[in-house]
Amino acid sequence: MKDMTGPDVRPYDALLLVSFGGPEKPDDVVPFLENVTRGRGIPRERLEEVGEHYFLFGGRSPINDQNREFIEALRADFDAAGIDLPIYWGNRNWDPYLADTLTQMAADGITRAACFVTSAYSSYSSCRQYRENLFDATAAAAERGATAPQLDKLRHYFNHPGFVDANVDAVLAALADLPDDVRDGARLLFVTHSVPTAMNDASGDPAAGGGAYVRQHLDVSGVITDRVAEATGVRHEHELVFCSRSGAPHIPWLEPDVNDRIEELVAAGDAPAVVVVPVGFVSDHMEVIYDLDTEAKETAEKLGLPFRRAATAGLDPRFVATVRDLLLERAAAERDEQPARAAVGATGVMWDRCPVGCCANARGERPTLCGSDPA
Ligand SMILES: CC1=C(CCC(=O)O)c2cc3nc(cc4[nH]c(cc5[nH]c(cc1n2)c(C)c5CCC(=O)O)c(CCC(=O)O)c4C)C(CCC(=O)O)=C3C
Ligand SMILES: [Fe+2]
Repeated sequence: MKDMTGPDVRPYDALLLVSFGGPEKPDDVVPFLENVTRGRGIPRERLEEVGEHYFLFGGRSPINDQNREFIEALRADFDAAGIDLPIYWGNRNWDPYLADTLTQMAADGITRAACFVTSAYSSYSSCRQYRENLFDATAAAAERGATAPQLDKLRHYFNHPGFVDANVDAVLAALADLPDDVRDGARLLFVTHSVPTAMNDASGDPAAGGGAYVRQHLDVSGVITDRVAEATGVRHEHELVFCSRSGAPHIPWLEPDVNDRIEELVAAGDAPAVVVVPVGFVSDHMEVIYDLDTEAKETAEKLGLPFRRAATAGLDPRFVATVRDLLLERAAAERDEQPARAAVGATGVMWDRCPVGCCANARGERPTLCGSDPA
């Protein structure tokens, strides 16, 4: 018998970390890119270019190691809180694949798991596609004779105080690292992954008019800027910019690109320095270490513009604890209790189950889990 009773996690008997996956060696890069872009209409040249980004880093994405470290940190956080739930991990695009993980969970006797997805915002790529993946992986497990656990996706957390606090401190640290004479004038460039404008238009609840992807980023960027102002006494100019544009050139994607914006700011004499804040990413993914730390940094350096990149939430203990908070909140809600739900900014607390038609798939409807769509 344990002498410590932890918090009530019923009805869950596991946590599942759901992520993107990435290559771990040069031979993985091409098959990984094929997995990512299957049926997505990405031009060959773009794939070769992105392949080069991975090869530049030895053919190894940072994302899997970051997930391993995140799970370790989460384990320690759960243990300290007296939560003995097992933690599993499955990816959309690389080993460990979700279907294999669900098969293993079934073999371990897991019946109901809460899913934490490593994308914080609403859009097809960052929300609904994962829900399709969970459906597909459940079906694949069934084909192997395994009954996958019932899965609940924890709510979007871009506006959870744990994620926001980590980002506020990261911006403060980046500002502090700038030379004194340019610090107060530094412009905050909040950066996220570009998506097709049509994907943004379809993001979030269609009954609310879509456009949630950009709106959520603008909300959280404003909150972070306000919090930085409270701490420093300076309200920095801030805006949302994008990285990692893909797709065919004639299809519109969200703009401006971070590099183009840096060039414009320098040409207009509008900023003595920039702090690039990768608020769209939860850890230092390839987009962060290549598109920002390599490419955007080079753009700024070439123009003589002082540049700092704020840290991602990563292993910040407040971000790690966010997972525990969301898990306990959802567990209580599933027990028909009314848990306290933390959120900052104008958007408010996000839903537990995605509304009908949320973050629609432009290529046609496919079955999903964790939403209110009719089966
Ligand atoms: C909104 C969004 C997030 C969420 C933000 C988040 O989760 O943090 C995200 C995450 C990620 N995207 C990643 C990698 C890639 N994404 C690609 C392609 C695409 N991403 C898109 C959007 C997003 N992507 C889109 C609309 C495409 C076009 C194809 C399509 O419509 O599906 C391609 C193919 C090449 C290319 O087209 O550029 C790659 C290699 C990695 C792994 C990084 C690593 O290895 O560290 C991660 C976490
Ligand atoms: Fe992506």
